[in-house]
Amino acid sequence: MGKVIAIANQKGGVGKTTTAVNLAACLAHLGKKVLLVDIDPQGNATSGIGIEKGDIDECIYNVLVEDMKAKDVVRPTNIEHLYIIPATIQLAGAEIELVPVVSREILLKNALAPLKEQYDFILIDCPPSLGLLTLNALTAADAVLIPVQCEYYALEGLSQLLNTIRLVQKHLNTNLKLEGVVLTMLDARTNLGLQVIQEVKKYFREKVYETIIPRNVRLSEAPSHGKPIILYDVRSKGAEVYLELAKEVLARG
Ligand SMILES: Nc1ncnc2c1ncn2[C@@H]1O[C@H](COP(=O)(O)OP(=O)(O)OP(=O)(O)O)[C@@H](O)[C@H]1O
Ligand SMILES: [Mg+2]
Repeated sequence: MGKVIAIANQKGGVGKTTTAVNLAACLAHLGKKVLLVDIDPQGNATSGIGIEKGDIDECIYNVLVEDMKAKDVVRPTNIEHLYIIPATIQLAGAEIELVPVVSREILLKNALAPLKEQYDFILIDCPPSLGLLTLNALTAADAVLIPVQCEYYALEGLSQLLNTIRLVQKHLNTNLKLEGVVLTMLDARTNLGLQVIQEVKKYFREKVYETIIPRNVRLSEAPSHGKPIILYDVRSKGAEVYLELAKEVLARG
């Protein structure tokens, strides 16, 4: 039975998509069968994995809003063992269109249920909000992985996220666990980054991964080439750290 991990933080630009794409690719590289699910209308995970917008007929929108089977929307990627359910801007309408739908928080869970046993991991890249799409991800997930950017306001907004997680645990998904917290975009030249690491570790303790993702230009270039870092530049620091993170995720089981 595959493990479903939602990669979530309502704060924008903290490294959710970079982590989703590269962790998925690294887990696949390590021999796991992985499905990446893009539920962000921005579609950054979709384009980051090399799928052109014009190439997409059906996406996660058709699954959530039109009841299409998830397996019919799954596509292969340039990485062996890695598959994706893409998202397009059409998904932006879903938050509103689903308002009158009964059980609208469990649509993704139901859609992914038949796929769970076909994959070792299903990673969900969430949008930067705590709206219905993120709720669907948290309800579908076994665990949530939170990227936290190493910057001054790192912890700000996290209590809101943790509160939402608690509400989901209470009402929608009693099994939801905190998978881990990954610190991203560390600039090792500043003391600030190191202070933030201490602060986040004090709060989340052993939940914080040993692997810390530094700022790395190659990581920021890779999406414009439609490639995860291990395809774009396997010798970069970015590739090294995301492989380490994947091994830690595997070790945590
Ligand atoms: N470790 C890193 N080093 C350098 N650039 C990075 C790194 N991680 C992410 N970036 C860049 O920072 C920007 C934001 O990252 P990303 O898109 O992963 O964040 P996000 O949380 O998914 O954003 P959003 O909330 O908009 O979905 C992107 O341009 C990305 O390429
Ligand atoms: Mg994103």
